[in-house]
Amino acid sequence: MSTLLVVEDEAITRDTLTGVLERAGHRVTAVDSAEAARTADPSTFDLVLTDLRLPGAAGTDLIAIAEPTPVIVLTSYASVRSAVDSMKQGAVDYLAKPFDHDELVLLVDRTLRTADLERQNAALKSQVEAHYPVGGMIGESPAMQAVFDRLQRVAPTSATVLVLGESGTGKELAARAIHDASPRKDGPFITVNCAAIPAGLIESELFGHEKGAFTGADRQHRGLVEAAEGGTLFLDEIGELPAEAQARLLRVLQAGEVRRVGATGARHVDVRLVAATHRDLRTLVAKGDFREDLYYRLQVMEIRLPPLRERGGDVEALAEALLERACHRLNRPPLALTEAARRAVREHDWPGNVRELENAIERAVILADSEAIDTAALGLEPTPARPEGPTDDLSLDEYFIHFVRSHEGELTETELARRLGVSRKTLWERRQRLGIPRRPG
Ligand SMILES: Nc1ncnc2c1ncn2[C@@H]1O[C@H](COP(=O)(O)OP(=O)(O)OP(=O)(O)O)[C@@H](O)[C@H]1O
Repeated sequence: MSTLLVVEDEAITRDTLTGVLERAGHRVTAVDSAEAARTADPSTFDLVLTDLRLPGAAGTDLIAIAEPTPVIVLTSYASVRSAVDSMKQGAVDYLAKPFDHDELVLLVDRTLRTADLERQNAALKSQVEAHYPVGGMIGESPAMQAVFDRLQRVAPTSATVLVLGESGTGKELAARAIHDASPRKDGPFITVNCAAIPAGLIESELFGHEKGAFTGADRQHRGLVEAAEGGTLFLDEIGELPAEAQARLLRVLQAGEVRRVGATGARHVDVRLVAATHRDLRTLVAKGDFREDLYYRLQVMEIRLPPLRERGGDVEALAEALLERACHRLNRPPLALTEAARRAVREHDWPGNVRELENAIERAVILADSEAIDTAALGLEPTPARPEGPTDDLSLDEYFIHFVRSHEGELTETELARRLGVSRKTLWERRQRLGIPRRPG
């Protein structure tokens, strides 16, 4: 039963409203003035119905006092103007007098239902936010809490951010979280994977070109930097950026200017840069493959995402959340992990980090034929031995090449990607970058 406050100075209308609404199953408190309504505290009711013209006050004055309770305004003048004015001031709806009784009951029911849905949505949203504190990222471990703290501090500024971490640790998710929590959140978020664009095309893709800048450039083209105007540009795998593109990017960061390929002048741009890499940029600088001045511009604010194996209990919480998400996405009834599967999740090394976990869970959901997911369904292979010694980018690349070469004969690309804990797209990109393209057939 809903509680309604009726505010109406004409006794006949007040009694009619009370009678109709009580017969429809509501509990009604009826008063004859704005002052009496204030005393009754409109915000404690489920809905307020008020006459627009009350002695000495306008019914719309009650809207702010009633917040968050919705207010329907009754007007004797079926003029569009007074109805529109009431709605502008925050009334959820209006009803012209004389009103049809059925219409009144329907309008009240509909408004109550909408208000109820809004309350439920707000409650769900706050639950989701409690579960995913920073832009959908899960992590209670001290290492991840430190990451969230940094993300939250840096997001509202316009600082360039360098996100570091192994493949699949959530670098792109972190970049999105920065954008979403920044004043640029309504602007574009443009993602560019520098490893995926052939070296010969990347300059014009990123910075655009003028007509006739090179053979085949028959019209001018706006680059992705300009497309990110007013928003955030996320450059993934920035370590792969060729030297000429590095020089152009430096200019964007230093002067807020972009020079299209083949152009003589520069254009002003307002873009925030978030860059990411799994490589050690300092090593690249030392080898002369990455500009030192660009490196110093980028590393002002570094955020390092820890590998999953260093996040303690997060792995189980992530497994559960990813399981819930996968069931929802794949339209499966809720599934749970057996105790043994939980242990396996805790004990696995997760060289492909969150993405490997996500793949394992998704595969298990697809294959599941009961309500529980056991260890076998997760298909966890013993983690291939990690290369000895410092795991700089070179040894990781060598390891990657070795693993692909020794397993590509017997595994499909999907299976290979899963074992490496990367997406099929990443496998393809790395194959191109490392010069080990997939063999025909
Ligand atoms: N803390 C987290 N909470 C929830 N989901 C996560 C978290 N971290 C990563 N993920 C999920 O894991 C997957 C991989 O994340 P993401 O693509 O951001 O990683 P990455 O470090 O950019 O990977 P790569 O270097 O291979 O491009 C995504 O589906 C992402 O939503």
